[in-house]
Amino acid sequence: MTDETPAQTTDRLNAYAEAAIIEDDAMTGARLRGEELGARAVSPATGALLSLLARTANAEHVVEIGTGVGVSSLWLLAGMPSTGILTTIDPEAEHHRAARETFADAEIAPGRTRLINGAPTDVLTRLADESYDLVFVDGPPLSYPTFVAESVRILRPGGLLVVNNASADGTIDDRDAADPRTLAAREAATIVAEDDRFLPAIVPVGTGLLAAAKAR
Ligand SMILES: C[S@@+](CC[C@H](N)C(=O)[O-])C[C@H]1O[C@@H](n2cnc3c(N)ncnc32)[C@H](O)[C@@H]1O
Repeated sequence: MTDETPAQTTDRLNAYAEAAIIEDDAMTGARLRGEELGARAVSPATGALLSLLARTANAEHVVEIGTGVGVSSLWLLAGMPSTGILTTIDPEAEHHRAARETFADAEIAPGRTRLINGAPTDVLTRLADESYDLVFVDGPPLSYPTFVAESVRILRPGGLLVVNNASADGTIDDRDAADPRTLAAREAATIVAEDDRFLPAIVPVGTGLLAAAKAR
């Protein structure tokens, strides 16, 4: 171990952070459904961090963009107060059917989730300004600039923006990468970085989590 390079140490500790999280049967079952449907779920360590952030922010009103089959939803709900409501948006009806199964397996009370099946770009414009405590973005990176701009609008002062896969699968810092997904991920990060109301940080968990707190 003493011969490790810093990069090897980082990889080893990242693997430890993921392996240290034990998921319950409902999460494990949801992960399998996600793999079958091609909806990649957040990594276990990312999920645990989502719970921590939701609890720290005492997030009662949460929006999730990209439900998938509901793995990240379960992690968010675990950190929210029992009175909290998760509004989760996905354009794929099949994913929402699977997410309902996930929530039933986890015995989530029906009133705690509001599933909106539709294009997030349309749905988000109907959500009220400055009304949500936490917004979690986990859809296709190409749409991140729109999702982040809308999230900034609907977050209440003091609210928290969290963007999964902020590295666009690891290409964001590659100077030669200029494909549309990478450019979109950079644009989304710039929207947050250039907004004086936000205090951002990039957390190296999973494929990178961008977290930013809005000023009170
Ligand atoms: C990576 S998966 C979400 C995984 C989920 N957050 C989890 O951890 O369990 C991305 C989701 O975004 C949805 N999606 C696809 N196209 C979209 C679009 N244009 N806008 C928003 N979401 C989209 C997909 O249907 C898919 O369920």
